[in-house]
Amino acid sequence: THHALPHAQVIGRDVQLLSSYEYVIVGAGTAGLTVADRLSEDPLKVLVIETGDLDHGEDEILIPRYALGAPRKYFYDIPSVPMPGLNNRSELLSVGRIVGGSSAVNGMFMPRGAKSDYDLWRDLGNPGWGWRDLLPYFIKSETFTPPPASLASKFNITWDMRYHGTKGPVKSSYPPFLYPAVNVFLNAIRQFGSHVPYEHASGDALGAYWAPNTLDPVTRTRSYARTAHYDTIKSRVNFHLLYNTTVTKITFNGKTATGVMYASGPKARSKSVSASREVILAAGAPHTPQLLQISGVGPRKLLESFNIPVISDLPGVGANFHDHPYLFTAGTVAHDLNPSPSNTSNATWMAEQLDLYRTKRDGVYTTSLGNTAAFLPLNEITLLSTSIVNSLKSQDPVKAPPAETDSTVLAGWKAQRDLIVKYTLEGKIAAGEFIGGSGAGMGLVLLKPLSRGSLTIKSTSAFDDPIVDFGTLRNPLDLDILTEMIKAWRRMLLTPAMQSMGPAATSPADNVTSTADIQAYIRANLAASLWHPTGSAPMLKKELGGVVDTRLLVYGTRGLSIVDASILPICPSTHITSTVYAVAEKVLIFFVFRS
Ligand SMILES: Cc1cc2nc3c(=O)[nH]c(=O)nc-3n(C[C@H](O)[C@H](O)[C@H](O)COP(=O)(O)OP(=O)(O)OC[C@H]3O[C@@H](n4cnc5c(N)ncnc54)[C@H](O)[C@@H]3O)c2cc1C
Repeated sequence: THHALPHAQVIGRDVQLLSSYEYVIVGAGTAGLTVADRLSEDPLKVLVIETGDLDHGEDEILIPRYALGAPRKYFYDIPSVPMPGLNNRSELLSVGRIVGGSSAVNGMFMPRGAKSDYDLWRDLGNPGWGWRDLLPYFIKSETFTPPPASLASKFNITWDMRYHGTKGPVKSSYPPFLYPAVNVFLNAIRQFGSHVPYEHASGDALGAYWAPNTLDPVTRTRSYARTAHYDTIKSRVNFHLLYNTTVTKITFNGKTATGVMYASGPKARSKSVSASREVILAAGAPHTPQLLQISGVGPRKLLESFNIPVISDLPGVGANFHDHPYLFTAGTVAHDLNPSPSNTSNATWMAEQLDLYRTKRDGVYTTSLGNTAAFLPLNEITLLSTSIVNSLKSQDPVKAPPAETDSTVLAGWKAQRDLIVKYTLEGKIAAGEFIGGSGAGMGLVLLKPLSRGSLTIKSTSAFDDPIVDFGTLRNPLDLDILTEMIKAWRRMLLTPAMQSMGPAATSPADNVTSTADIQAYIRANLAASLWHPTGSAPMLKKELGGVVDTRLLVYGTRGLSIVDASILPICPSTHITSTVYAVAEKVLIFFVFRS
């Protein structure tokens, strides 16, 4: 029997569940908890089901220095298929599997994309999804705390409060510590010919800057979906969270989603709970398409091969999947600054720093990974920009997605490509990111990859991993752009600012010079994922391979929507947490209208 709870709660046992809720949300991740929080502000009954556990306040979750070091039980780690573009290497797709989702385990870097990243979505046929439309929700999502004057002047940090929130749930701030090499890097980028924007969060996000972290400015611990959108609301009587429980299927009556099936493990009996208004998928870019496919929403041929009754034939489910590939270059410096990353191998210094963190919330432990990066358009990276764009324009579009891709998905790719060409020629989107500020080595990120991969089920069980194909370097132009990025990195090392440190490249070393050798180096060393899986259930017109419309409703169904990174049709040229929060804040208005 089902009882209403005396007051709302984390539900450890499903016997306490109601039999029906207005909204059932799949996944207590970055977007899922944001939507749950906003929907349950009204006295609507909201249930969130999350396959992962609640964290126990581990240092690896909360202390910035340990970012990315959370116990593996809090991750999905899914090996991809071997990829020809990477010498048949298999790469891991890692995402959070925990209350808070990827926001609980990520690198805490919190930049926004450029105006053009979002205008591109709008121009793809998504009115209401340009930069101007999203800006209020970036603002709504955060409480931004500017750095103290001493830090701001030391690192030339500038900001404009018109573009920041002061009342939002997610805390964004600057750690009090960064290596002095950050200034060297920012100067090098200026000398390289790129600008340093006054406020990147205004949409002027091309160039180099130190962006804020998802960081509580007082406790100097991680601010994530759990602290922002769960701990603060768990006493609401109308909000329930069932964790350590996996949604196994969406249930339908005809084309109308009626609820979900869930189970505590692969061998446990599945149970059902119903949603009177809507089932909201927020399982993240790898798992939202998996659940759709298992439930009969996806490419007909695939579904029929598993004898899954087709609810809605949508070729775009699992197609258009992409991520940001990246490569770390390495080098040495003759004149190191103090402190520098080399200090971290000094046990005495690190012990002092940990003490400093524990007692004063200061020092190297307040900082996660690199927080300073240059986001550069192609024409600032290479003189070959126009010729690369011309090759893209004239290229057979079949080069980007996997073989046998549906014609609607191909049409969608062509529409994306035409806009990438247009915005690249206008110098408005960043093609490559250079994460710097610690010495000669930099992280090189391909921000607008032209290759596409896929996510498909290998069984009808939600407990089996989907088949992951990143499709990395399927399009040879991606390799050309990365090659130019390596050359650009070498030129950055030649700027007077960088020269003052006496840098020497070690990986790739300076004797790797021919295009063939550089490309062999890239194929052997490129990582397929900067943990930004995107686009696997895109917001696009149906004839462009879309899965959701501009109100995030799934085509060919009723009462089913998606709110997570899978709907982003093209990954913004940045790290995407702030965007996922903004999208989740924005959709609330649609729920209000359709209820
Ligand atoms: C290691 C790592 C580092 C990153 N670093 C940064 C960074 O520094 N800066 C940045 O901006 N971005 C970063 N990102 C990216 C960013 O964190 C994600 O893009 C974003 O959090 C995704 O949000 P989401 O809501 O789409 O999915 P998630 O937050 O991943 O949430 C999905 C949730 O659904 C749950 N789920 C999945 N399947 C089921 C099911 N069947 N039943 C129930 N629950 C299910 C998952 O367990 C998960 O909790 C990083 C990501 C990772 C993984």
